[in-house]
Amino acid sequence: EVFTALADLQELLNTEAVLIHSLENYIRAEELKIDLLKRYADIYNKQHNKATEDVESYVANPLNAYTLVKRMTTDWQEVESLITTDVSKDYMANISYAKENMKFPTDEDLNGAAAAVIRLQDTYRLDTASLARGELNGVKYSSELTAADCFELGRQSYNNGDFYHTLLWMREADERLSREQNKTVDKGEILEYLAFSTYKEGNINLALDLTNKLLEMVPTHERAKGNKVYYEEEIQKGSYKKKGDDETDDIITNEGHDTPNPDRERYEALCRGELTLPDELVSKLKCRYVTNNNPYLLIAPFKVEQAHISPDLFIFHDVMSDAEIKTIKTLATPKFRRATVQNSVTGQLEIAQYRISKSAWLEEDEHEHVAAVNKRVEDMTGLAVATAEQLQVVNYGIGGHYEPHFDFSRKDEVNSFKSLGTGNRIATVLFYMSDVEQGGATVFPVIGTALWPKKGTAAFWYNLFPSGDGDRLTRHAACPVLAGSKWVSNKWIHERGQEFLRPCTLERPPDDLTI
Ligand SMILES: O=C(O)CCC(=O)C(=O)O
Ligand SMILES: [Fe+2]
Repeated sequence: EVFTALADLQELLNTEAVLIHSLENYIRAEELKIDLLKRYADIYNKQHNKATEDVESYVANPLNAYTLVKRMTTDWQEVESLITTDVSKDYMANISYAKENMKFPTDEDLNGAAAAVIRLQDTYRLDTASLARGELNGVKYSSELTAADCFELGRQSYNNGDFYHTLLWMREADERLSREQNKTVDKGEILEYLAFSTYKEGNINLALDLTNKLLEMVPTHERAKGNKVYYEEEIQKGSYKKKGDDETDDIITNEGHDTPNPDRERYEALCRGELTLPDELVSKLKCRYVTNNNPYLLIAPFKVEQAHISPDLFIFHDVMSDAEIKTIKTLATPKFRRATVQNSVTGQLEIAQYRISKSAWLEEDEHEHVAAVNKRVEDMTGLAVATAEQLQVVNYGIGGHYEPHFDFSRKDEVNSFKSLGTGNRIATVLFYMSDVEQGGATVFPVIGTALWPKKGTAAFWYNLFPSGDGDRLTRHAACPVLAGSKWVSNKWIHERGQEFLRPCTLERPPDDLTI
């Protein structure tokens, strides 16, 4: 699929260029054909009119007799053959070529892209009308959505059993349709979705009103007729309680589509930048130059900012150059695969809606820039990278995200690190390889911290206590990207090899901090 990474979506534009070009060629070919036929018709008309002025003397002329017969035999065959010439063949050949050899989106992509818009709408609390106007958080980006675009978002939500968003988008489609000069969708279809979703959301009276409206427009609508009878019977039975007249607004503002979940709310508030650390904690955070007793670093020490204390989160500035970023992106792009997650029960890697991005692993000896970055991780952290995983490069597409998770493997999990023989993921270094226009923060919901991507910086934290127990406060997530492209690289450092660099202790942290 292509919707999971922006790098792939860029390629779609190349495919679209081929489609547009082929379509234009096809139109030109059809136009040429019609022009030619018009010319024939013109000539026939002229000759024919001349003949009918004086039929007898016309056919009396042997040359006229000859041309009349010729017109209706060989000439006419040419007309027929022109009419039956299929100029769509070249066009179809181009399209098949594009479909086979170029990136082409599927229905699954459409579903994923629509789900991403809905996710962004929820996480960033975007209002439907503004979104349809092409505004993201007050910033106007793309051109507007048509009634048909909104209708499709509603239809996709409906297919996912999400009637709350079906209503939001069908209402928007209806609103837009009323203002459209060239109607892009059928009002009856909108009404049908609106009526049924309204019923599903529990407002049977309004569902009946909408169905009646639909029947006024299309009195023969079989499904609507059936539903009307059903709704009327249900209302008769009184199994649905009547609501007031302004129930329309009731449904829209009723956010009961999700049961309240405080963790989720904290995560989303952090993504929106609404939760920040208290001032007394921020005042304790320091910035410093770090040399880690490394003579090379005396000349160019790392600029390190502390983003949280206990667990300690550090931000290293300017630790990946533009040239390195370019190399790493170029090496990773052809290797991209949909990012997987490990099923904690089976241990299998699988794709999941909660992690949407594309990722690739880069080996140290693929390029000197990869080796340099690995070495830098060692200098930054003072830990050994010989037992670390390869560099993982990640690109997030529309609404791409990674929901709250731990980077380390928990005690109760079937874990794939066992086979590596290098122990658990003791620490994470997360390089930001792009700025992100809007959204895309890395957030730590338990400690209430958000890190905002800045090209060339890296975040570093320990996932494990010195005892080897996992630190539950390191739970973190990648918020959905609202606008822009997000690129990161992960370097996961393992326990083996750090025995003298970060000696383990027998002292255990309190139970409520571990997992
Ligand atoms: O992209 C981010 O901000 C975080 C990514 C992450 O947590 C991961 O890949 O494990
Ligand atoms: Fe992570």
